[in-house]
Amino acid sequence: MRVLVATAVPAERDAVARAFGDPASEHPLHGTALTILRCGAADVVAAGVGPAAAAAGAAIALTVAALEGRPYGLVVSAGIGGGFTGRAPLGSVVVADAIVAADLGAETPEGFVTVTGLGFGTDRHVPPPALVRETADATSALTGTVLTVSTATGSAARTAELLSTHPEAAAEAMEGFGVAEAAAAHGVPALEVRAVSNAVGPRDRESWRIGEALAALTDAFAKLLAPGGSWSDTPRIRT
Ligand SMILES: O=C(O)c1cccc(C(=O)CC[C@H]2O[C@@H](n3cnc4c(=O)[nH]cnc43)[C@H](O)[C@@H]2O)c1
Repeated sequence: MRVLVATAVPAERDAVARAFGDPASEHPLHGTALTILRCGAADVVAAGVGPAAAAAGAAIALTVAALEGRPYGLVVSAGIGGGFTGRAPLGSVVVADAIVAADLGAETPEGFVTVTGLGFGTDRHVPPPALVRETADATSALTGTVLTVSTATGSAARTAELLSTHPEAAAEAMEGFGVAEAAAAHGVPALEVRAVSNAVGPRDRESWRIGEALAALTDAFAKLLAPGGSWSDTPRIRT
């Protein structure tokens, strides 16, 4: 079974691809702007920033693979992310035990109501718990809720607001929920793996540790997908 890894930007895609050592081959997805990197057991795509681009990119890759008779068995949203202070420090890796659309819903006089509360669809996807545990153990990662936001948090006030609505949040990023929606539409399990580059809070781009986070991402995928890695021993995922 093959694994699709969806990142936002090429630098994250290349960090995942580096885990495989061997040079990846590039495959344009016919008629679209997307290119898949085929690396060992995984295909890696940089689908764009934000949940809409992530959902569109993952859905295209899933559909093309299914029509070609080589469907994916797992989809992973991967990249760098913001960590909530005291929960996910810089350089740590977080494996989502819940992938939550933090700002999908409506403001009401009583406060924010999730899309689930409004009765339309869902605001969360829960990855298979055994796979989350196995993935976190193999990579020495933390587990916790990873929020998907359309606007990266940039103030203490918004951080507090998010934590009051989602007290279990460990990290935030901008694509996980979109990737998980595409995976759910195809009946394929989804995971989210984030390497923490910055603290969620007042925006201070100078303090972001992108290089360290990308290195942590490479290290995590080397432990998962390289020959002998944790996922290569998983019956659901064995290639
Ligand atoms: O400038 C660079 O060299 C560079 C290299 C790799 C990635 C980036 C990005 O800016 C990626 C954007 C991506 O990162 C996620 N992210 C990271 N921190 C946060 C955050 O605090 N809140 C929300 N999202 C975050 C997000 O998924 C973006 O798509 C730059």
